[in-house]
Amino acid sequence: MSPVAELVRTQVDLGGLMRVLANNMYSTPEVVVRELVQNAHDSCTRRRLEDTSAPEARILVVPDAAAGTLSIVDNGAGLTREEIDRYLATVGAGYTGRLRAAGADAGLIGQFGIGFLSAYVVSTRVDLYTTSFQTPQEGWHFSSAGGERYTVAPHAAHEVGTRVVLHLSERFRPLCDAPTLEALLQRYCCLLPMAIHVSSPERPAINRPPPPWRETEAHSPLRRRSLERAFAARFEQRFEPLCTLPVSPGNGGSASGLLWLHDGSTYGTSDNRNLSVFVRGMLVSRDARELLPEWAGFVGGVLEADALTPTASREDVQRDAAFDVTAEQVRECLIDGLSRLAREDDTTWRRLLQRHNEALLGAALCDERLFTLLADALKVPTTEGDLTLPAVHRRSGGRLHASTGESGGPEEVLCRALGVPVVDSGRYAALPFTRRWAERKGLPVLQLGTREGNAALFPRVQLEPAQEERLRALFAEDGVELVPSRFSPPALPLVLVPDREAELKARLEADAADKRIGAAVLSLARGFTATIASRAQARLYLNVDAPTLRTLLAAPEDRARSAARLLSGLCTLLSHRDERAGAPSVASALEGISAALCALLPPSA
Ligand SMILES: Nc1ncnc2c1ncn2[C@@H]1O[C@H](COP(=O)(O)OP(=O)(O)OP(=O)(O)O)[C@@H](O)[C@H]1O
Repeated sequence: MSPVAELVRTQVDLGGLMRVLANNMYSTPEVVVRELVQNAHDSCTRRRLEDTSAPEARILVVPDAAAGTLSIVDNGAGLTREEIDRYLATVGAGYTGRLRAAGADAGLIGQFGIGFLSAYVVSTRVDLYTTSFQTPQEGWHFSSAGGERYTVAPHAAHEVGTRVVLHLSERFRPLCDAPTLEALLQRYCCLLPMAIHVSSPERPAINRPPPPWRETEAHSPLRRRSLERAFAARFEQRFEPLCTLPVSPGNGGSASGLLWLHDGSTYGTSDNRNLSVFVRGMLVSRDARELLPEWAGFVGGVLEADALTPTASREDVQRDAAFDVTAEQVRECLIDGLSRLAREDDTTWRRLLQRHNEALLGAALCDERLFTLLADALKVPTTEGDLTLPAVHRRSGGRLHASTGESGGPEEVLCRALGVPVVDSGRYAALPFTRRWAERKGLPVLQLGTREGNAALFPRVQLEPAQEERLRALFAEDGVELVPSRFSPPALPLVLVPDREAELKARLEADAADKRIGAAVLSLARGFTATIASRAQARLYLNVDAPTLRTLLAAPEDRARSAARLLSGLCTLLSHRDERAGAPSVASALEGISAALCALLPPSA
């Protein structure tokens, strides 16, 4: 018979647990202000639910620099003697959580029963004076240093509600500096619907006016925009807001809020997304950037999203299904907002394109609607400067040209000579954006430097065999394939274009490459270059439309030979790039040119 397992109750080291919860739960002890204001808020909400004679809710935060205390006073439900033990002094339990579990919502915020512990992080002692609406003739004084033990003593009954007094430890004295405190409350509690006053109820509430999306007053569009801008400026630390775009419930999501576009230039890969998320009026995260699309590096915002679930520390939200729905909603609102901007506010739209052109190239590739919106408006970098694709198309004779990424090849020089813009493929998103645009228009994109690209740029023409033979006799050179062709401008008789793949093969086969590249990579690369069998190092495209070439073909043998040498030499000089393996050397080109000139000029008398 196997021995019976013993069932043992797990022990809790309360002191250790309290220390971990109090000291390691939050990334900054400043959140204590949020936690205690939230308790005051929930207590007022509870009273509104349970006490038919509840007065208007009031929350007052009083810093006392001389005494080194911070008090949070509410006229909420208060606590009975028994509730102090059951809820306030029991870690992990709270009346608020119970109310929410019983179905009461009404904007209650607390749920975990641990927030009060944050008070011990910043205080040497915490005093709480309370009178419950259930026992208005009783008053209780709870007191604890550190939270592990506490005392409760009767106290003179006062107005129903609670006053929490934090005796701040030396390090946290700045919390009782009124401006510091107001700034903290502004940050954490500015969306809380109940008015919060600092120092005196006579002073204006710190959380007024309400956020623009909760404005009930009808404003002119201009006034509304200026209210939204002012609100955005309070949250955006780094950039001026260029314009604002509202987030409204829809597309399955229930969040409300405001997005804004930064008025500072971005590169394609800059990620300056920032999004503050409020749940039930309390700031939960100042950087929930994942709720914004990845391409929105130039967007900031504030979101009020009660469907999101805060983590226990309330410094972030859970990545759950509601999170995905909210992200989708935000994306839709952003795209709708951008479309509206394009339609209704030309000046701002142009400014947006100017500021974030590169980032928008990437954005357009991520969303079809954005692509449609931006296709003709964004600029791509080309050899003729930054141009929109319709402008590139107009100047390119019905097709688009793109570089290989490394600039300066002879094909590119040819395009420059023709004034044809070549899209710089090496720049962020330029090539995929151009391809997508061309695909939509059913246009080809010729990528210079590839075999297909060059075949289209220099179409091969069939010549009489005799003519072809003549050209060969004049221009043939080892490793250079001759291609009779027809291209513009006619003033250009020939172009020497290296074969990039053959170049790669030569480079990999060079001894120097072996030393730089790892063995495994080299053998993989060799596997590929083995397929580039005995390809010519370069192609010499001969322009049969060029008058020079026609004259050359008709010239007497010896003169034609000299002229051809001269032309080949010049052509080599024009196309020469030092790193190119197998290309005729500059020295031999120069030699050829001088020999040809000598032969062409009449001998001196
Ligand atoms: N100002 C207050 N007035 C009345 N009751 C309070 C007050 N502060 C705290 N309590 C009681 O103490 C309980 C525990 O508070 P605590 O802040 O630890 O957690 P919570 O607010 O319930 O949940 P959470 O940890 O999610 O904030 C509350 O649920 C409430 O019953």
